[in-house]
Amino acid sequence: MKHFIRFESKELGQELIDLARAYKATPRLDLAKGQGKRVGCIFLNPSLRTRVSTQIAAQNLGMEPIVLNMDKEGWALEMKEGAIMNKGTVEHIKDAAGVLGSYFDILAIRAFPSLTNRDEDVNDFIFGQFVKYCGKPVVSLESAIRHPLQSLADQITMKEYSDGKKKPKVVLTWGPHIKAIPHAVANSFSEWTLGMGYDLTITHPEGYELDEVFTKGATLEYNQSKALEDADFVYVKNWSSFNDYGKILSTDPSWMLTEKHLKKAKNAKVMHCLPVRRNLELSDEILDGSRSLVQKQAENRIYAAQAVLSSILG
Ligand SMILES: NCCC[C@H](NC(=O)CCC(=O)O)C(=O)O
Ligand SMILES: NC(=O)OP(=O)(O)O
Repeated sequence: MKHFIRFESKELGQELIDLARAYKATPRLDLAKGQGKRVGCIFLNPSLRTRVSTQIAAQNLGMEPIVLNMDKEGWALEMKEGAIMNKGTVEHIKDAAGVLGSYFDILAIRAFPSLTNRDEDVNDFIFGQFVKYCGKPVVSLESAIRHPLQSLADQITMKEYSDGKKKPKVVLTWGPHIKAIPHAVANSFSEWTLGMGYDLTITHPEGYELDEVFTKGATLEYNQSKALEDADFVYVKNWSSFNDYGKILSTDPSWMLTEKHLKKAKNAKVMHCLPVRRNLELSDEILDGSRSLVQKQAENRIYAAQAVLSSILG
């Protein structure tokens, strides 16, 4: 595996899930593998889980992780080709990414979308500039349109809680939020869940249709209570409108998942990538109850990252 940016195939997905589960059973199984290797974790946006779990994953492989909070500690980056840099930006991505590439064996990067320029976001422009100019294997720590490490951790979690059921029903439901939120987690969850062969139903208010690139093959059901019937896994996530790009079209509180919503899904487990805004996106009663898998998902972020770094090391 060269880069880890998107879902590639069911075979590779399964390999990564199996390897992650082996590392979960024996975290230091491959402690010698990364000796003498460095991974640079470059953040253009905030993070708790991704920042810490990726460092632990690297250390479990004997690698040295170095974190750079580029948004706070680095020079302001210019992304555009041919820019005359006479305003706020100090360093061009070409120069910064080239330097970082020379310092590290693997680069891991987080770059959220602007949610104002749909073309740039859809083409993952900022993330792509890093890949183009760093010359090293790149791991996505969440780009404008995908969050594959989260999705891999989610797949591991669903596998652990599938109870040997051949085809669990998986539902991705939109939840309310006060801010315009990226599509990356929802896109990737859909891409990976469909790619790994699950049945996926997506439910959201009208106007919140995701980019079809990620959802082809899913069932779209605008009626949330219908969508939730007999669900085995319910993934809760807010995202802003894709068609009316970056807009908040609804904050309807009736979409926030409570026990009442799951009356016809008595075995449903509930997932969220975190951070979660309690009692806005998802209720305390669900998050603190026995259905919640959110802490398990977060724990599995370590082993997802470890499997990915290990596969890139070869
Ligand atoms: N990395 C996981 C989620 C990151 C991001 N959440 C946020 O921006 C939350 C911000 C807030 O709640 O103010 C998202 O949903 O894509
Ligand atoms: N789920 C997730 O990526 O969390 P952080 O944004 O805290 O890294």
